[in-house]
Amino acid sequence: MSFAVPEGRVTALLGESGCGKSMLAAALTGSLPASAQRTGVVLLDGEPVVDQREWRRLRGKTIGFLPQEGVTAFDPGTDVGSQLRALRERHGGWSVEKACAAAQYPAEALSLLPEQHSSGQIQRAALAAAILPIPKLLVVDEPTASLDTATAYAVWESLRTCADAGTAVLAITHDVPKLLDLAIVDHMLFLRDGDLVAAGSPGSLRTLPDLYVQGFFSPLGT
Ligand SMILES: Nc1ncnc2c1ncn2[C@@H]1O[C@H](COP(=O)(O)OP(=O)(O)OP(=O)(O)O)[C@@H](O)[C@H]1O
Repeated sequence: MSFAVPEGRVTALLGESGCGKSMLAAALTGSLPASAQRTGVVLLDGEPVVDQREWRRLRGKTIGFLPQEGVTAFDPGTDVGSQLRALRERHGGWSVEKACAAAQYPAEALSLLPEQHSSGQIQRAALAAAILPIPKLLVVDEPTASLDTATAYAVWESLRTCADAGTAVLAITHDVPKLLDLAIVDHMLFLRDGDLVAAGSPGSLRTLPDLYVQGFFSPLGT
């Protein structure tokens, strides 16, 4: 497949469970499993990313990544607050307080170890870590999966704010109704069995006569 994630835009990546969304996120952030066979190339600002050393340099400051399991973004032995402060010292960007507020992460949890968080809390902590350095590319894997409705809406608004400030946002999600409610998304990519089967604006895809794509717009068959 071939596609672009433009700066200043929110691109949503959708597809049925197991179709390869998280693998694609891993490919775009240089974090594929060691056993993966790789073909193709990722271009960042038109330049190919060549090796693991470069991926390590890019991750954090240039490429922010919210993994599907937020807890994997943290060192298990150190409280989240210390880890966010270390990120701020290393990369600059937003203050810890601003990143936490944007991610809807409660400041009173900062002193807790990663494992002492609920799944929704650690997901928001990992989002704070991903957006704090103000990356050029932000890849978020199901950022609202464990969140209540109001918090999920606020997180989508924050991702839109990141894009409006210039970040290229790629959001893996099943949360189509909220995206459409808020008009958050500029572009949508639909994946099926590892292939890109449809791409376009929400308006153009909403009326596409394709049962697979329509299933995401009307999950209850309405
Ligand atoms: N570490 C791994 N080694 C080998 N295969 C893997 C590994 N992780 C995932 N896969 C396989 O890659 C395929 C795509 O998985 P992926 O996690 O990208 O799906 P997904 O679209 O993100 O699904 P979901 O919506 O359920 O999170 C699946 O068939 C899965 O079994």
